[in-house]
Amino acid sequence: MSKILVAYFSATGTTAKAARAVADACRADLFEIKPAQAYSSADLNWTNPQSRSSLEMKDPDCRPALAFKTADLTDYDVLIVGFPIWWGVAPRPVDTFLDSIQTDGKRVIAFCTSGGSDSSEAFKDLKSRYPQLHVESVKLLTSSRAAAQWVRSLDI
Ligand SMILES: Cc1cc2nc3c(=O)[nH]c(=O)nc-3n(C[C@H](O)[C@H](O)[C@H](O)COP(=O)(O)O)c2cc1C
Repeated sequence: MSKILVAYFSATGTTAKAARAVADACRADLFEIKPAQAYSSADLNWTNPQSRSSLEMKDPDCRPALAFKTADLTDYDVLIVGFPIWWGVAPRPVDTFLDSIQTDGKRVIAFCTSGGSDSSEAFKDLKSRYPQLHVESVKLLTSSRAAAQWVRSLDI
């Protein structure tokens, strides 16, 4: 059986819930991609062009510090990465995490939650900026039931 790690970032809890459903469905370990400085609701205000999230997303090189340096993937065969869609793509703390890992020989699959956007832009963006990860897909998850169904559809 594959050993699976579900690594997720969640600012307001939706992706965390999806990550737990995914991890339960495939008996995976969970790792939170936790920013060193948590996002306040002012930070998350996408209607303010000067909010922390707006400034970070405007800067493709921005890599917010994480509370934990990285995840040790040595023992895992599959990495599932989960994140909320921010401005169509993965939030910058996910980039910090992806920059820090070695995934040679491992399958990398992703999922996201969103306020309505689909996952196609996030998938394209991850594939072009992180070609070495060979991300197989980014699945938009809308419920815990959908999460469990999705996991069953993966050959892991
Ligand atoms: C800064 C910011 C930008 C967002 N941009 C988008 C977006 O482009 N498209 C979308 O559908 N939802 C967008 N959302 C909504 C989140 O993707 C959605 O609420 C998500 O489920 C939140 O997950 P979380 O609770 O795990 O943080 C955005 C939310 C924030 C805070």
